[in-house]
Amino acid sequence: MKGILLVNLGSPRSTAVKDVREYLDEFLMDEKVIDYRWFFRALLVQGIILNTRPAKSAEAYKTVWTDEGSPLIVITQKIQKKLQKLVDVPVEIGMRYAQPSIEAGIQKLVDQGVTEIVLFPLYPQYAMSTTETVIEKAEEVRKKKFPGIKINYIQPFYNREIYIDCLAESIREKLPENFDALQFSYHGVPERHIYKTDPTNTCNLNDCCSRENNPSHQFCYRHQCFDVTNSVIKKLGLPKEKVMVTFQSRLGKDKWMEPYTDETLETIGKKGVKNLAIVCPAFVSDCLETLEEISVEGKHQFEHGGGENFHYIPCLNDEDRWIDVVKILCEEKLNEFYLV
Ligand SMILES: C=CC1=C(C)c2cc3[nH]c(cc4nc(cc5[nH]c(cc1n2)c(C)c5CCC(=O)O)C(CCC(=O)O)=C4C)c(C)c3C=C
Ligand SMILES: [Fe+2]
Ligand SMILES: [Fe+2]
Repeated sequence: MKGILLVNLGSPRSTAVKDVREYLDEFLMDEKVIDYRWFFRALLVQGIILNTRPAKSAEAYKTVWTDEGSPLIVITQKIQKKLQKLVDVPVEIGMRYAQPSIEAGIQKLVDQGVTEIVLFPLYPQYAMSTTETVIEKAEEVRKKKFPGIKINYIQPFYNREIYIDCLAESIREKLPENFDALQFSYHGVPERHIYKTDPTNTCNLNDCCSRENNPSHQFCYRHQCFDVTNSVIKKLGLPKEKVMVTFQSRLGKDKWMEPYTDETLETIGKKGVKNLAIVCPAFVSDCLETLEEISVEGKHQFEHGGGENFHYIPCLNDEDRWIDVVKILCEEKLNEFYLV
């Protein structure tokens, strides 16, 4: 029997500082996220970051937390429920960090008799700190706990036409009538991650990422963010001059991909962008990084820098047109089980 596991990043159990610390410890001690050798990672994460960040992050989580829990988990559950109505195989969810874990999700499927799983990492673009760590974790769990089951992984879908159509339509519906610029703010990654995961050594984080063809594109997060942006603005018929791409949520002292979202928001008002629309297509579901960092903090930064009207465009969340895309991508992979 077949089944589907939808995997998202995960959130703390609650907004209590100790739960946020436990979550950040698991998240940031992942060597695909902070990719230093264990000793230096532990020094940075457990010796420095975990002293102050949990309290600060807990306050931020409190501002977005709902009666049902973390927005990211609640929305992933909504996607699960809607998808379950459309497909005739069991659908469960699992989070890369904290609960419900990937292991718990697989166990639920196995308890229903599933032996072949389609696992869907809910990230449009490939990154070492997202898609790759999900697959690595799921494989570790499968080998240790469920050696008899097969897992088929859905690959990053940033360039799939059904996804681009869906995202473009969703943005089109939510765009305000008047806007001076549309900003695409993607979650950042340290530049080092891009070099590290480029097996072709052909990306130098320059024009190569915008070229139509470069061997590194399959593993280049930067290219994939540009590609989504270009495809969407083409569908929307927007001129490039009205569009910006920036990268948000950096952590630590490393050089992350530029330009930075916060610095851009602080300065564009003075450059004449008074009415701004902003969208975050690295996330399929709204979460702390969109609801707090962009909608609240980002709005302050924009207004502080002379901007006037800030319009946040929500993620795809549980929109029906997005659930249809999830269904199609899952069914393609479910069908591959018949081919082997
Ligand atoms: C969408 C893709 C994501 C990438 C790429 C990514 C890389 C990445 N993130 C951190 C550090 C943090 N991220 C945090 C929150 C967070 N990150 C993503 C997604 C990506 N991260 C999401 C969906 C969320 C929100 C989780 C939620 O519960 O809503 C946080 C925790 C919050 C905070 O303290 O600010 C950290 C820390 C690194 C270091 C990294 C790549 C190296
Ligand atoms: Fe690149
Ligand atoms: Fe993150």
